Amino acid sequence: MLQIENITKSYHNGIIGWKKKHQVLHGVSFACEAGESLGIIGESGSGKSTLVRMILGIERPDQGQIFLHGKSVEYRSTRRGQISAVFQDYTSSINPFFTVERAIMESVHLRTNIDSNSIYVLDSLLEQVGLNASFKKRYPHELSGGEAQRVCIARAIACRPQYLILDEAISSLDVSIQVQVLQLLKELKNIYNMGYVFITHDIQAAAYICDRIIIFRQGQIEEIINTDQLSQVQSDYGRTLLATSIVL
Ligand SMILES: Nc1ncnc2c1ncn2[C@@H]1O[C@H](COP(=O)(O)OP(=O)(O)OP(=O)(O)O)[C@@H](O)[C@H]1O
Repeated sequence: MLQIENITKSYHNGIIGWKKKHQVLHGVSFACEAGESLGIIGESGSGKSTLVRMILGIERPDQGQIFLHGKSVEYRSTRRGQISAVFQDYTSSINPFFTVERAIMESVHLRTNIDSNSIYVLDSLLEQVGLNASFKKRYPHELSGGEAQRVCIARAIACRPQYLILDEAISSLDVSIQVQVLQLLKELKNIYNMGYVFITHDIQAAAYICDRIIIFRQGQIEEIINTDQLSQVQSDYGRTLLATSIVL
């Protein structure tokens, strides 16, 4: 289980002597069960990506703790190969000097229980994300946006993580490609039974892929709702999102 316990985070912005404290996260707590798909939906600047950075151990919270199976994610050994991420900006997510093969195999090597020499591992990963073996030798600039994001997904799942953090992972894609990638994520989840933390502005995408949805506002959880009860959402922001999506 991934447990987020009472996380607070502030940044100090401005020039030396005039630094102003900006509290971004205000005591955030929730849990994502193994194999669960949990959406976090909130307006821009509400602190979603900040929360992601804490889960990935890129930044430390000021207060609170994050645990994976009872061990703090502060330690690299807790996170290594267990928590992977896919970000919005697929163009900068892959090293431009790496071929697709090298980018994916780097992640495969994070887990020693996978036969890392096997070409089969790479080919089957590419196949699972809808790319054929000819993509192995390509560089990132030789990929379309949708193909690059598929490579990012292949790389993220290559180490067989227990949790996949998807931070606006479909937002930069063309709408038709968004649908394909969402379908792919759903299929992969069924194959590997990974837990997903799916960060988005898109309530329809969250409803498609998530079991529960957190409505996040100004660094706090407003509401946590089961997706099958989404029509009964109580928070103003949740109701606005829902109303907009129905109009669309
Ligand atoms: N390293 C940083 N230093 C200072 N302020 C920061 C830093 N990172 C984020 N912030 C501020 O924290 C707030 C939350 O940012 P964050 O990126 O977490 O929001 P978000 O909900 O992910 O937004 P979006 O949906 O637009 O990506 C913003 O006001 C942002 O300016």
